Amino acid sequence: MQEKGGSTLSDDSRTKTPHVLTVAGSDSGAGAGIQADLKACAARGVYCSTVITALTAQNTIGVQGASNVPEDFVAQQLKSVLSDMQVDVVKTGMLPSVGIVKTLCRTLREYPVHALVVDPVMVSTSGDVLAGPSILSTFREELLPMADIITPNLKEASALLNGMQLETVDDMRSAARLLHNMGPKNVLVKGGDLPDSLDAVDILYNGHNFYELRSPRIRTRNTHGTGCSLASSIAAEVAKGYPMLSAVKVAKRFVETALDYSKEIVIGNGPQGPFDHLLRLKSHSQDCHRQQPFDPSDLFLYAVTDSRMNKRWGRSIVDAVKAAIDGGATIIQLREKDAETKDFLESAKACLRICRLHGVPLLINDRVDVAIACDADGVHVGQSDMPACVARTLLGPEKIIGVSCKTPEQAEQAWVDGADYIGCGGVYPTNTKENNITVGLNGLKTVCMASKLPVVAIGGIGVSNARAVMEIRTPNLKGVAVVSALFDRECVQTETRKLHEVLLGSNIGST
Ligand SMILES: Cc1ncc(COP(=O)(O)OP(=O)(O)O)c(N)n1
Ligand SMILES: Cc1nc(C(=O)O)sc1CCOP(=O)(O)O
Ligand SMILES: [Mg+2]
Repeated sequence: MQEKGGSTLSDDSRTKTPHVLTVAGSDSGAGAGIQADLKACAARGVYCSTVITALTAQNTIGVQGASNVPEDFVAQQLKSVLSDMQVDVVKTGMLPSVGIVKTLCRTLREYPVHALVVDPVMVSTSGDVLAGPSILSTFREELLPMADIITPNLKEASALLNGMQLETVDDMRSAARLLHNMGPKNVLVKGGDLPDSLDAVDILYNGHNFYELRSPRIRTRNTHGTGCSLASSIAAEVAKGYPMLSAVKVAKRFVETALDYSKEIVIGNGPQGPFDHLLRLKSHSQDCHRQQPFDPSDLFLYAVTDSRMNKRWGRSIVDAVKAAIDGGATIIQLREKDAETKDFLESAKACLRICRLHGVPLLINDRVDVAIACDADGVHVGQSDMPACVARTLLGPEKIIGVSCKTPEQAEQAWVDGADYIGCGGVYPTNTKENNITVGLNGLKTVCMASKLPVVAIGGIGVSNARAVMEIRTPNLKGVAVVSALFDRECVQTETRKLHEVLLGSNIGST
């Protein structure tokens, strides 16, 4: 029992966090080793502690230096973590000396864990030796028999098998069987280096069955740390409780997705760059595609598209958006209630390209899934749509979220939920949205005064009344959102321009 803040907590009231301990070397370039393990585990949603066996001075060109951590200090790190932190799975990487391998095996006998994943790291992707041949016999005799899975690549499998030639998938099967005889419960022989193969083929053997795991080969220079990341991801899935075959499949799929996603990122000048475990670097590295932070003045002239109106006037969504931007729209919302999801996604991607070129944010009405799929700048949700707090969790901290509010209470909730702005209406009656309650200028003013968030007014607004709306003069009111007055017209660009002039004339807000 533990005392905390005056109340008593029993141990079983705490939820167990899946925990992987990685015992590996540090890579100063952070593509492989301990750093890759930490990122892979974070991406797979498990906690990762670290015991460092060696420091390497390393980059995308190669390994410039290495310094082993003294055995007794490796032992001390192992004891610190294993005696306290409820580790589920130990994953090993670079084990640079016989003494360190023996220290690890001894400590694991003292502090048993649920599973041991051994990545028998011997040679880095750049070809530098990370663990010499003197270690092989200790691997075979002490470490492999304790392992739940070992994950050698072709070179490592060959080294463990006294230089056996491995050139075909059949050779990989034979190697897996021979390695299994050394004691690990499962063997994953990775065929990434197999010549003449369009697919990447790995062989998993559990002593009973062979599984041939094939996937299209991803052409990229950014493969540094793939082995470490795969082994850590397997460890992560096992720590969550998955059986080994599922763990390997999920881990492979994760690494392949990350490799594919990271094909174009450029880090370092060497032949082998790191990849991006968290699938975030790509969009952020491309300046022309970088999302600007939300600026409330973007709400000034808010154009909301309508699929029925576009159809009526024979316009594509893309043409409608282009015309609105040319006329001076400062933010766009795609409100395509009738569109098929597939078409909506395609149009959203095309609109996004245009919006990004002009620095105009693009939001998606209702469909958080579509916003995520096309990497839009955000969403607009109403009171009966996905709650803003859930949308925030799905979209992350940077995306823009707007919420429709008719009352101060709803405005307060939008703020609590992490929204960026609120849309308040209907200011005037509208035919665009059925059964919409009109709050009038007074309702709008009440919400604006109460809101902690910037407000855009919506509902029945056009050239003839936009000035009256802006003249309620509350600091929070940043602009007007308009559907039919722009899109149920022959020339979207002209109507947008006229509205822009009226808004500028009202002398409130600015573009
Ligand atoms: C800027 C802005 N404000 C309000 C709305 C209305 O959203 P919602 O209440 O979810 O209704 P639908 O637009 O989904 O019919 C909006 N779309 N934009
Ligand atoms: C989409 C929408 N939401 C409203 C709200 O009150 O929250 S009114 C509305 C329709 C706005 O269209 P128009 O500019 O054609 O009146
Ligand atoms: Mg909605």
